[in-house]
Amino acid sequence: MIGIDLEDLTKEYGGTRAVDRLTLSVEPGRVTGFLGPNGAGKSTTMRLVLGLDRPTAGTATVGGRPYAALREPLRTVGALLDPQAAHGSRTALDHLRFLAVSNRIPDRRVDEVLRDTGLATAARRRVRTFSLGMRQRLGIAAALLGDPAVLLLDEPANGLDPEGIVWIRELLRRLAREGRTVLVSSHLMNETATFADHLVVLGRGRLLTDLPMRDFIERHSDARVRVRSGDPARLRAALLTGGYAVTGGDDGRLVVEGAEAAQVGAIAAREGIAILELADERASLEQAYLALTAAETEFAAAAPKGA
Ligand SMILES: Nc1ncnc2c1ncn2[C@@H]1O[C@H](COP(=O)(O)OP(=O)(O)OP(=O)(O)O)[C@@H](O)[C@H]1O
Repeated sequence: MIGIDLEDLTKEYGGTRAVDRLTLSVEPGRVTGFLGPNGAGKSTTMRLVLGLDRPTAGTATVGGRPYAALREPLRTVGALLDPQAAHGSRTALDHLRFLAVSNRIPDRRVDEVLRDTGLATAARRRVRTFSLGMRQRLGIAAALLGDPAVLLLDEPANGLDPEGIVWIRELLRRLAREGRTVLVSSHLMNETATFADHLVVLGRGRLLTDLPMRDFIERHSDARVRVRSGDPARLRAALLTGGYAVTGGDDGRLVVEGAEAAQVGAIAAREGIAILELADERASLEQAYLALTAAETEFAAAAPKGA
């Protein structure tokens, strides 16, 4: 099993610190979502892992070695950085065959990845005729070509249609189940929550969060229930007795903090109180993520005057 390790990784461009003393392990067997606002340093980190840029300080290693020291890099690490990377005048098939031959990858892998990415019927079309979503699929096909243990995918869902988004979600989950290390950058917290087991958030090159997705969701989306009943005063009393914090009530509607709808429903049933409305409510994950990164956003729109 091969993971990615960053130690004090730092990259400066002129006076800008794109990546700032980043220490992090990306583990095999799970999908790690890599989030952060524009300019947070996600792409730079991926480029440093791939040896496309030199760190100013610190190290980035794959399975304990720098990328440049890997014997057969494409068989160890697959990457999607730029969906426009394929030459427009080539067909998808030629593009992948060229990559396979130059990396001593068996030709049968070309057919396999074309099939896996849903491009088999478009294989003989020139890449310049491809939509952005098809180019993404081709970039993913190229990343998968060497059957690598490690995958770095920079916004792979960009440009995909809803069916494509479901497909990529399932692909990422499968790759992790197979024991691979999967690092996927995105701007969207809600989307990332649908496929990532683990979450890393950067802000201005620094590590803001590194924890299991489940923990982030639990920490940031407090459960609460909205309930309307035939006897709000009695329901409120029963909920308070049950140890719940209850707010609202003037119009008969109550908000119960830290509860699930089933728990509130059970208390009402026990008391014989008629329930007119009952719904789980969760603070939006996207809001929690935006709050986390608000202070770290390089390109935030200025607040309008008087706001
Ligand atoms: N080649 C470069 N020369 C100068 N500055 C650079 C270069 N590459 C990146 N930067 C700067 O480094 C910072 C991090 O950029 P990076 O592209 O890594 O962020 P990102 O998180 O991938 O952003 P996005 O979400 O917009 O893709 C930014 O301030 C960017 O302007």
